[in-house]
Amino acid sequence: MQPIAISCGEPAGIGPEIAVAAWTACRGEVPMVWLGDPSHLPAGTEWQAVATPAEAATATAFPVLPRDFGAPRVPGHPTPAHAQGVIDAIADGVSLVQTGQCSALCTAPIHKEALIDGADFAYPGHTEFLAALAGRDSVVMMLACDMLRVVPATIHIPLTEVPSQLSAASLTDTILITHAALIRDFGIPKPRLAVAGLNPHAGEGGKMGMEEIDLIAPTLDALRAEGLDITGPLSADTMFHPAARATYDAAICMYHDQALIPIKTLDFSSGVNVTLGLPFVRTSPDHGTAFDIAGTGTADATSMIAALRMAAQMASARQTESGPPGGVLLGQMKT
Ligand SMILES: NC(=O)C1=CN([C@@H]2O[C@H](COP(=O)(O)OP(=O)(O)OC[C@H]3O[C@@H](n4cnc5c(N)ncnc54)[C@H](O)[C@@H]3O)[C@@H](O)[C@H]2O)C=CC1
Ligand SMILES: NCC(=O)COP(=O)(O)O
Repeated sequence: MQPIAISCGEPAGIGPEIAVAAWTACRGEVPMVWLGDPSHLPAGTEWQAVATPAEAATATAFPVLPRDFGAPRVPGHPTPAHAQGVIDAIADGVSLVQTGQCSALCTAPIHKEALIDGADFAYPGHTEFLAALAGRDSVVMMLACDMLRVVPATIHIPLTEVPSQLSAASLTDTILITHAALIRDFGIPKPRLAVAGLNPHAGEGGKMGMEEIDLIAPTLDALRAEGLDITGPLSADTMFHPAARATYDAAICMYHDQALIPIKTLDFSSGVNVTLGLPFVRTSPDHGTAFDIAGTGTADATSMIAALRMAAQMASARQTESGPPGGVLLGQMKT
C-alpha cells in the first residue's frame, strides 16, 4: 500500500509530537509520510527527508517530505506566519492521494483562527476545505470510536444558524452519504441509523419547536419509503446510553456539539474523525491542537494512531473493493 500522507497541522500544537509517536507505534504496520517543516519536530526526533512518498517505505527514521515554513515552532503559541504552510500541506496531501502516490490523507489538527489571520483561509475546517478541493458539494463529518459513530448534519456554524441551515435536501444528503459509507467503508450491509431531533424532547409534539414536525420527520419518512432503516426524530438526551446505542450503527445529529459531546465524553482518547463522501480517504484524530500541553511530551497519540489505522483499513478496502478487510472490524460496536 502507498503511504498515508500526514499533513502537519498547526505547528504550535501537538501535531508534530503525535505524528512522530504514531510513526514509532505503527512502524512496519502502517506506511506514512509527513508533510511539514522538519525544524518543527520535537527536539531529538530522528527524521529522514524523502523526495517522494514511495521512498517512505524504506525509511529508517521518521519520513518527511520537507518544506520550509520560514518561522520556528513555539509550542503553545501559534503564529500567522505558518498559516500558508499549514494550508499548503493539506492541499499537497490531497494532490498526493489524488495522483495515487499516497493511499489516504490523515490530517493533524489545525487552529482555524491562525489560518484566517495569516492567510485569509476561507474555510471553517478541514472538512469544508477538502470538499472544495475535491469539488464535492456535500460531504459528511463522522466521528467514530468503538462504542459510537456520530454525524453532525450541520458542522462549523454558529448555533443561531442551525435551524435555517437545516433543510430536507441537506439532511437527505447527509443521511444517504452516511448510509453509503457504512456499507462501503465499515462493512455494514444494512445500516441502522438513528436521527436526533433539534429541540428538547424532539420538540414535544410541537410544543418545544416545530423542526421535527415540519422538516425532520417528513425527511425520514421519505427515506424510509426508499428502504432505509431509520429511527427518529429521537430526543437527543436519551439516545446515547448503552441500550440505545445498541440499536443503531450511526447517530445523525443536528449540530456539532449534539454529536461531538457524547462521543468525546465516551472515548476522548481514541475517537477518529473521518470525512465521508470524498473521492479519497481522509481521517484525523478527534481532538484539537492542545496548546496547553504542546511541547511538554505528554500528548497522547492514541487517537492519531487510530486515525492512521482506520485510514489504512479503508484505503486498503477501497483498493480491492472485494469486501473491506477492515470493514467487519470497523463495523463491530461495543456498548
Ligand atoms: N481536526 C482539527 O483540525 C481540529 C482542530 N481543533 C482546533 O484545536 C484548537 C483547540 O481546541 P480545544 O477545544 O481546546 O480542544 P483540544 O482537543 O485541542 O483540547 C481540549 C483539552 O484536551 C486535551 N487534549 C487534547 N488532545 C490531547 C491529546 N492527544 N493528549 C492529551 N491531551 C489532549 C488538551 O490538552 C486540552 O486540555 C481550536 O483551534 C480548534 O479549532 C479542534 C478539533 C479538531
Ligand atoms: N470538532 C471537530 C473539528 O473541528 C474538526 O473539523 P475538521 O477540521 O476535521 O473539519
